[in-house]
Amino acid sequence: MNTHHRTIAHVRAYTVSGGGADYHDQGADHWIDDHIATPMSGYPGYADSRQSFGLNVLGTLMVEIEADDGTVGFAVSTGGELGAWIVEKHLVRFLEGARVSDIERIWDQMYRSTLFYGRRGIVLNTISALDLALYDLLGRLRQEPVYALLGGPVRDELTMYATGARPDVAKQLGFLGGKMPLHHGPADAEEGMEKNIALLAEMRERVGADFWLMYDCWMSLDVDYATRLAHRAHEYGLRWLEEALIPDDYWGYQQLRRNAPPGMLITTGEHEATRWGFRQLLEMGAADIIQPDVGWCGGITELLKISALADAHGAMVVPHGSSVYSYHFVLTRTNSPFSEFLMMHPSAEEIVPMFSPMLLGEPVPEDGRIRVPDTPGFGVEFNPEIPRERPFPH
Ligand SMILES: C[C@H](O)[C@H](O)CC(=O)C(=O)O
Ligand SMILES: [Mg+2]
Repeated sequence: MNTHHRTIAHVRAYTVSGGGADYHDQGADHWIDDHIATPMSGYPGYADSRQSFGLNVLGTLMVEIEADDGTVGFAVSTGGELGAWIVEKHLVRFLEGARVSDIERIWDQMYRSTLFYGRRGIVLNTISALDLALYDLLGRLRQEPVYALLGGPVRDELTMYATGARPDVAKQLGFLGGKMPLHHGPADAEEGMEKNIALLAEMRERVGADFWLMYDCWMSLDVDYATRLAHRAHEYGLRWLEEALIPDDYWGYQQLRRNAPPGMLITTGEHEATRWGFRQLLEMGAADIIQPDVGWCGGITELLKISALADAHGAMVVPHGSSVYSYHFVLTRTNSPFSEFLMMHPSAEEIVPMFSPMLLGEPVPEDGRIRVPDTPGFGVEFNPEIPRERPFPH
């Protein structure tokens, strides 16, 4: 039978805990939870660890979509039990019985039917996971990698920058640049500002003049602090200042971009969703690079629209993390010239696949570059040794 006529027989949603798509659910000594500046840093008791205010409460959502010939596509995102509930109690009705290739209609029905409680956050994470699983399934049915379904590659390999505590190690590993978490925000006053600058100065000293250095502020600053940080950091060649403000403050981002020193890029968007959220950022001229997470912004179906909008506004799209789900997309877009690799090694000194140990077959950078294999779908398998639960079977 032509794959065009294959229908969806079953949808199943599972929870998986410990790392994986909820990459903040890591042990105590991991760099990713080491006194990082956040929007909660001003509250005593919540400044030292993001887990202290519940960043890891959701856990991983894994969805499987099975076609009527038994072929199974799957994907993971952040969403855990709440996401599984949304899939099995609500969204499954738009998938089971539908044609696998009716991806646009399925997306639109999932989005419109959840508007009364959705629009972004966990509902969009869940829609994203289902959309990614559909692309994975379609690729497996057609025996093509997802990048081929998206129009084919515009480059042979991906050039990667690394996010982690050790940009100096990232340089030795061949990455294009290193993005560090910011450790101090307004709550740590001028002393914190000096520490932020001192760390940047130390890393500049270690990596030399040409290597890109960036700061990820994870929504922790205000316009005044971010502007002062940008100007102080300019002296040390900071390439971009990321997610300085809370995602709802479009006006603040617009102001910050105007305030930024020449040549320093303002980036944001990992906590933004849908074409409408990104339209707001783009029309307001609020960012040089937008950073949608394909597992959170609405999946590949929505990222295609977000990317086209960004292209028309002259903005680059450098998706946030998400491993293979981003790689297949980035490979096909001229306005996504490089990609992020999140260093999941506890001290960011070695390369560990981003969704390890949950996914098998994840490509990793070699000398700072990734060749995306042409295995069907997203080219990864769920590790059968990782326990998972199906909390709401329908
Ligand atoms: C390092 C950041 O605080 C965050 O954990 C990851 C992120 O925002 C990014 O990779 O970008
Ligand atoms: Mg970030």
